[in-house]
Amino acid sequence: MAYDAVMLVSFGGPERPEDVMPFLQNVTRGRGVPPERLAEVAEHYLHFGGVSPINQQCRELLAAIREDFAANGVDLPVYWGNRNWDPMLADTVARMHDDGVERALAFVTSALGGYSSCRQYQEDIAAARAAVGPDAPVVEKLRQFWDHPGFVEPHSDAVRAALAQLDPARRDSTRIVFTAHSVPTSAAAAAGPHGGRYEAQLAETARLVHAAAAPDLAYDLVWQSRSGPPQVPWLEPDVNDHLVALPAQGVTGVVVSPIGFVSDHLEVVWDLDTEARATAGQLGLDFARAATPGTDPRFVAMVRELVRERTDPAGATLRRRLGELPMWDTCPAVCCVPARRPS
Ligand SMILES: CC1=C(CCC(=O)O)c2cc3nc(cc4[nH]c(cc5[nH]c(cc1n2)c(C)c5CCC(=O)O)c(CCC(=O)O)c4C)C(CCC(=O)O)=C3C
Ligand SMILES: [Fe+2]
Repeated sequence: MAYDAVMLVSFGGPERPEDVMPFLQNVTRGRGVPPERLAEVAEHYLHFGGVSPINQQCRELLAAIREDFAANGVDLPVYWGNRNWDPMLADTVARMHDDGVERALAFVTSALGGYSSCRQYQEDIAAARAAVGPDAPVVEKLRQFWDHPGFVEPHSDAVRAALAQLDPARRDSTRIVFTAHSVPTSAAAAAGPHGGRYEAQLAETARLVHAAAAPDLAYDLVWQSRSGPPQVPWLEPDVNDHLVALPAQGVTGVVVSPIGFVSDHLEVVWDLDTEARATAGQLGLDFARAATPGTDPRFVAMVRELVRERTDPAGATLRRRLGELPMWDTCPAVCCVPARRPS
């Protein structure tokens, strides 16, 4: 199949205080998130001057992808569009149409399956195409990459580097705590063609990163950044509740590794570097937060590899992956949508 462009697709975030509320309204429209939660999250953004780090991280990733493509003979323009804030997907798809793009591949800044990580991106791409009209470019999402070495290796190195910040004399009582964004249990159950895929993929990433970084230590996979109304069940335990339980198990320190994310965006710098670090401090636990891939050259090269899988005639044989879970290029027409949307 011939493609004439690549599109970086991300979540988006505000970059000035007056954009915080309109951004949060975009994110939560029709999602039943209580106003108290929105006000609380607005404070997190305002704590950083109303600037989410995520757009700058996307600009840096975009520049790195373009450089990598140029250095490796991939002659495709790279566009950037967000689900929730400027540059919005619909504007980007309109620009691609004006530039004569007919068929593009989308790299989404989430490694995983599930509604919020995969399906919602596809729905928003479809809505952007519908807004542009019948001759909008076709946009196909690249595959999920939870077990790709270009994702796993930067996370593993980061866990090793974080461990090296802690006292080596207390290594044996250090716990590796992997985190990912919590989602409603209904969304987790519906993730992937046969369900449960969000948690299963994260369990696989955790296993692979742990085996490469610190196989001698114990590890856990827990959740962060819970949203939604309190009566709707979400994946638990929350990372802070989990930390509280660790001293009784003889744990003296933690390396927290956000394997559910690709960059150090607000939910990493607030929920982990601010909140979880404070929780650990109160408990007397040593704390180090492992970095995310960001613009690690291996992660950037992975984007090119995923594109080549789709553009090279021998594409399917080029797939690099470390895990064993089933994997596919194109999601079934409908998966990941909970039977009843959380409200
Ligand atoms: C699985 C998942 C990922 C990982 C996949 C991916 O990366 O896409 C993710 C990423 C992110 N989530 C982000 C921000 C927010 N998420 C919210 C709310 C929600 N997230 C959810 C899930 C996820 N979210 C869900 C089920 C909700 C409830 C509302 C709904 O059902 O949709 C809200 C509303 C306020 C609140 O937190 O309650 C905000 C502001 C940012 C940007 C941070 C920045 O600005 O740097 C990023 C990267
Ligand atoms: Fe979120």
